[in-house]
Amino acid sequence: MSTPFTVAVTGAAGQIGYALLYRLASGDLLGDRPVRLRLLEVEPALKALEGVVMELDDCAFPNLAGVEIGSDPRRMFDGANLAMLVGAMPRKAGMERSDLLTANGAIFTEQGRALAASAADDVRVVVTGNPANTNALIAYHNASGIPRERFSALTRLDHNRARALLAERAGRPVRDVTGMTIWGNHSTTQYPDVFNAKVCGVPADRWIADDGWINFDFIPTVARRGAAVIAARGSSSAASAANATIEHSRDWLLGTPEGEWTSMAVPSDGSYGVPDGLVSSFPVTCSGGDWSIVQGLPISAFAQAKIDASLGELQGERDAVRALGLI
Ligand SMILES: NC(=O)c1ccc[n+]([C@@H]2O[C@H](COP(=O)([O-])OP(=O)(O)OC[C@H]3O[C@@H](n4cnc5c(N)ncnc54)[C@H](O)[C@@H]3O)[C@@H](O)[C@H]2O)c1
Ligand SMILES: O=C(O)C[C@H](O)C(=O)O
Repeated sequence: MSTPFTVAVTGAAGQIGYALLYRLASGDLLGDRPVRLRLLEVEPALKALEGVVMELDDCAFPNLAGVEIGSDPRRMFDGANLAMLVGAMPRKAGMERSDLLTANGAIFTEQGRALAASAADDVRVVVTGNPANTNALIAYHNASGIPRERFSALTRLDHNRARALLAERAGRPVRDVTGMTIWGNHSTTQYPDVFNAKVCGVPADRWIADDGWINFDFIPTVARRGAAVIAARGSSSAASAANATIEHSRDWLLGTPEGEWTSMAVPSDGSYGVPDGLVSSFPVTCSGGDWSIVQGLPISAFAQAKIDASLGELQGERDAVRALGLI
């Protein structure tokens, strides 16, 4: 039997946690490889988390190698091979994700330090809690000793939303939509890129043949989908966010499918002129547990203007957390 893989999940008693843990335990991340869960919550939520663990027990998952819960990040990150940083306040109707910077930023300084102190040498970190890109920036700045390439933020949900919407418009199954990219921030300024995507191998803009729909319908619908879910459900997306967190992690650990890329927000190495270190979404392929940015995609003046707006927002968030002393 292979060694258990240790996954730390923060905010485990929250909405996303409830949609995530059972899938981690049932093998959606690593198939038959045993998984050990370490679940971090704030003290007042530990009672509810005990109930979640009772339900995990009651599923009798054959590959669940153990569950621990606690409110001390150093203990919960001890030996973690993967940390899913979900725990943070979600936004309510009328808020932008960046409104959460002050409320949530402090969580990620503490957790970055704790990861550096106790996680496994091969730890990989995905930040789902909003504002995800800048929280990842804070975490890596505070995790001295862990290479910054091990930190990422979730834009897979936006990527999946964009694929699904394009597939619907094209009248084809989602599997026929390839080469989607989300550029920039997980926010309303993100740029979902149809012009480098394909439908059934044909450039998607040619297949759709309706630039008005792409510019005035597709792009804003993807960028504002989070708010639409909040307006409809009364709380932010949970099942789709959990699904995206798993898919992001699985591709990172096991590799992206041959010939395809995904979207991940990662610390920029300067590719496409994105300022070094900014956690921005790019097209990436993964192999052997490492990501690399797909190079050489054509970016039109229209696309560049959209990407620049999102980078401007990310730089503003970075300056704000710098002023708060978080990085
Ligand atoms: N990146 C994305 O695509 C995406 C998608 C959906 C939601 N989100 C974000 O994910 C976060 C969680 O959403 P949710 O719906 O599960 O929220 P939730 O309020 O249901 O759960 C959050 C949980 O985090 C816990 N928490 C707070 N501070 C903590 C800390 N310091 N350590 C550990 N746990 C802590 C809370 O006690 C709570 O149980 C929010 O910030 C939300 O905006 C991101
Ligand atoms: O929009 C939100 O605040 C939640 C999440 O980031 C989402 O995209 O659904």
